Amino acid sequence: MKGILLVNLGSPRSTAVSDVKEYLDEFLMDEKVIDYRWIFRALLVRGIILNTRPAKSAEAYKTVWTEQGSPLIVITEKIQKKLQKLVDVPVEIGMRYAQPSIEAGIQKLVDKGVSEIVLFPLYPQYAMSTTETVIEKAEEVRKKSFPNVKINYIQPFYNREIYIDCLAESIKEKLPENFDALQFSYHGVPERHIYKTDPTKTCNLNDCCSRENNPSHQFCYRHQCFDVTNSVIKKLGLPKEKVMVTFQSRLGKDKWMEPYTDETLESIGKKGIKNLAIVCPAFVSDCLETLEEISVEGKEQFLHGGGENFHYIPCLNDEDRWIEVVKTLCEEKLNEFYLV
Ligand SMILES: C=CC1=C(C)c2cc3[nH]c(cc4nc(cc5[nH]c(cc1n2)c(C)c5CCC(=O)O)C(CCC(=O)O)=C4C)c(C)c3C=C
Ligand SMILES: [Fe+2]
Ligand SMILES: [Fe+2]
Repeated sequence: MKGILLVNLGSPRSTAVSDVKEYLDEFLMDEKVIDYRWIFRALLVRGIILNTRPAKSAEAYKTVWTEQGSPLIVITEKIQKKLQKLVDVPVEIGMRYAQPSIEAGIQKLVDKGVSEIVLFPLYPQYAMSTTETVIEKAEEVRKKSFPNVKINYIQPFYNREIYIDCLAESIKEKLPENFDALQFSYHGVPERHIYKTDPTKTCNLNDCCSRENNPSHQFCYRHQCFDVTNSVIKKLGLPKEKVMVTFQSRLGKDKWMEPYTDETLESIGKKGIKNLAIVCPAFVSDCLETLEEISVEGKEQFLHGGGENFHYIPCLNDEDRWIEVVKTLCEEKLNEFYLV
């Protein structure tokens, strides 16, 4: 029997500082996220970051937390429930970090008699710190606890027309009547990650990301962010001059992909952009990084820098048209089991 596992990043169990600390420890000690040798990673994470960040992050989580828990998990559960109504195989969720874990999700499917799983990492673009670590973790769990289970992984879907149509339609509906610019703010990654996962070693984080058919694109997060932006604005008929791409949520002293969202928000008001619409297409579900970092902090930065109207465009969340896309992508992979 077949089943579907939807995988998202995960959130702390609660907003207690100790729970946030436990979550950040698991997250940041992942060598696909902070890719230093173990000893240096431990010195940085356990010796420095975990001394101060958990208290700060816990305060931020408190501002977005709902009665049902973390927005990211609540929304992923909503996606699961809606998808379950549309497909005739069991659907479960698993988080890369904290609970409910990928292992618990697979166990639930196995308990229902599933032996062939389509695992869907809910990230449109490939990154070592997202898609790759999900697949690595799921394979580790499968080998250790479920050696007889087969898993088929859904690949990043940034360039799938059904996804682009869905995202463009969603943005179109939510765009305000008057806006001077539409900003696409993607979660950033350290530049080093892009070089590291480029099998062709040709991407120099420059024009190569916009070149057609460059073989490095398959593993280039930067290219994939630009590609989503270009495809969406083409569908919306927006001129390039009205669009910006920036990268948010940087951590630590490494050089992350530029331009940075916060610096851009602080400066564009003075350059004449008074009415801003902003969207975050690296996330399919709203979460701390959109609801707090962009909608609250980002708005303050924009207004502080001379902006006047800030309009945040929510993620796809559990919109019906997005659930249809999830269904189509899952069904394609479910059908592949018949081919092997
Ligand atoms: C959407 C893709 C994501 C990429 C790429 C990514 C890379 C990445 N993130 C960190 C550090 C942090 N991210 C945090 C939160 C967070 N990150 C993503 C997604 C991506 N991260 C999401 C969906 C969330 C929100 C989780 C939630 O519970 O809502 C955090 C924790 C919050 C905080 O303390 O600010 C950290 C830390 C790194 C280092 C990284 C790539 C190297
Ligand atoms: Fe992150
Ligand atoms: Fe690139």
